[in-house]
Parts: sequence; C-alpha cells; structure tokens
Amino acid sequence: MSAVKLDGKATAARIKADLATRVAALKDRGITPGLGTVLVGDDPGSQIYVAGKHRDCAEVGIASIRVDLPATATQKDVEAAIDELNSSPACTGYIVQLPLPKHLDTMALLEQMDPAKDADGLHPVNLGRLVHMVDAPLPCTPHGIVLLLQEYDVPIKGADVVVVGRGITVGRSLGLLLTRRSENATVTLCHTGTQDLAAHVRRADIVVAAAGVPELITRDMVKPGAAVLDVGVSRINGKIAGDVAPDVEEVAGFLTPNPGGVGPMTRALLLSNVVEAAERA
Ligand SMILES: Nc1nc(=O)c2c([nH]1)NC[C@@H]1CN(c3ccc(C(=O)N[C@@H](CCC(=O)O)C(=O)O)cc3)C=[N+]21
Repeated sequence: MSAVKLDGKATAARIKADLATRVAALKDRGITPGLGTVLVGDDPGSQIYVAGKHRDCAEVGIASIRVDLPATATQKDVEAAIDELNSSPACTGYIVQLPLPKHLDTMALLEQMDPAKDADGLHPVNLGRLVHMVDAPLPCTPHGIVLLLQEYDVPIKGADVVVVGRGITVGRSLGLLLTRRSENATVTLCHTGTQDLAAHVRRADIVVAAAGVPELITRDMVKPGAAVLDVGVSRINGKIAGDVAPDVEEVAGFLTPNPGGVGPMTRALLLSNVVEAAERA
C-alpha cells in the first residue's frame, strides 16, 4: 500500500490564488494589506522563514515591512518595533518571529501586540478567543492542517486524533481547534510526559507529529490507513528531518510530504490572516 500525498504545496497555491483576487478587490477600495515581520538575531533558519514570508506577500500583492534587529536588541528595542507596527497604517498585520533570543520576555512582547494585527493568531487574547470558541485570527499551522485534511476529504468529525507535541504554535492550539463543535474531533494531546506514545498513536485515525524529534513516529506505531501529518522542522546537515519516519508511507492512508506539506500551508494561512484583518478594518 502507499499513502495518498497530502499536497500542501498545491493546496497552498490554490489558497494564494484566491487571496490574490481578494487583495486586488481591497486595492480597488484603496486598501493595501501589509505584513510586518519582526526578526531578532541571525538564526539562519529564522532568516529563511522570514524571507519566504516576504516572497509569499509579493506573490499575492501584499506589501511587506521588514524589521530586523540584532541579537543584542534589548526588550525596549523590540517594544519600540512593536509600538511602531501597532501604530503604522501601512501594517495591517504582523508577526514576531519565534523563538526570540533567551534574554527577551516573549510573553510580554506578545501581549504588547495589537490583537487586531496579530497575523500568527498567537496573541493571548486571540488564543483566549479560540478557547472561548469565538471568531478570531487562527494560529496558522493548526488552521492549515485542518484545511489540508478537508481538501482531501479526510473525515475529522468523530475522528480519533493524536497530536504529538504541546507547543503553543502547533500542538496545544490544534487541540483547541479540532475540539470545537465545528470540527468535533476527539483529541489526545501527547507530550514528553506521555507514558506509552506508541499505544496512543496506534489508535489514531489522524496523527499530527509536532514534537520536533526526527523520526519519532515509526511505521509500527501507525494504524493502517491513518492520516499522518508531519510538522517536524528539525535539520540534519541542512536537510529537513521530519518527525515521521519515511516508511510510514507504506502503512498510512494519507501522508504529508515534508517539505511540501504543512510548511506551505502555514505560510498561506499567515497571508490569509493578513487579508482577513485588512477586510475587517
Ligand atoms: N511567529 C512565528 N510564526 C511562525 O509561523 C513560525 C515561527 N514564528 N517560527 C518558526 C516556525 C516554523 N515555520 C515554518 C513555516 C513554513 C515552513 C515551510 O514552508 N517550509 C518549506 C520548506 C522550506 C525549507 O526548505 O527550508 C516546506 O515545508 O515545504 C517551515 C517552517 C513557521 N514558524
């Protein structure tokens, strides 16, 4: 058997084509959406991601504003950059690239952002709205995962979903998203304290691997026919090493390639949050 490829790259291209139309309509009304990025330090991975986001913006007609600060930037320096984007009319949405250098207080900086301009959906107010199940910008990776499953008609309602990893950007937020009434999945959130990971994964109709541990999910753990989504972005000798072992392809019913799976969806949903914020404003 071999798994159906959950093609994030192709699905993201369709989403971006739709966004380009909506951006053109906004421009006809005199509104140009603009994405800001705040990048602190010179981590090569973060540089690549931020550059990619600006390329994506150009592709759909969103203006972009890039704020790069040195690794030595103080809390006050980053606060000043956030204040600037909060008050800039050209910036309709922005992100602070994570993780920030350790000497900075990430939570304080996130709280300082205008929640209406939160393109990542990670502001505590917007995550709180997700907990309350009211409308808010959604975290990009979880939202991208849900849309990718829907694109391939993978049933979510009633599915047993095992999410591996409890990080804010993916695992924890995805649990909140999938347990809303509109998705109605049953979610088990596994993490480093989970006693028998394999036993949980084996029962899952949908497995989302977001632990950042290369090849954590092995073939023997996956129920035949299950949908497996690989969110891993570790690197070994510069090459992406996902959380899912390659031979899972032989048992899974659906599998994301990595690269070309969840990553492009994350980027497309970031653009979508920017466009939606501009449409609301
Ligand atoms: N505030 C914030 N928001 C984020 O959304 C955020 C972040 N911080 N910090 C880092 C993670 C990671 N992340 C990725 C997005 C796209 C790809 C992506 O498109 N990857 C390509 C491959 C690119 C390559 O080859 O390096 C793919 O999967 O096809 C990967 C990783 C967003 N993150």
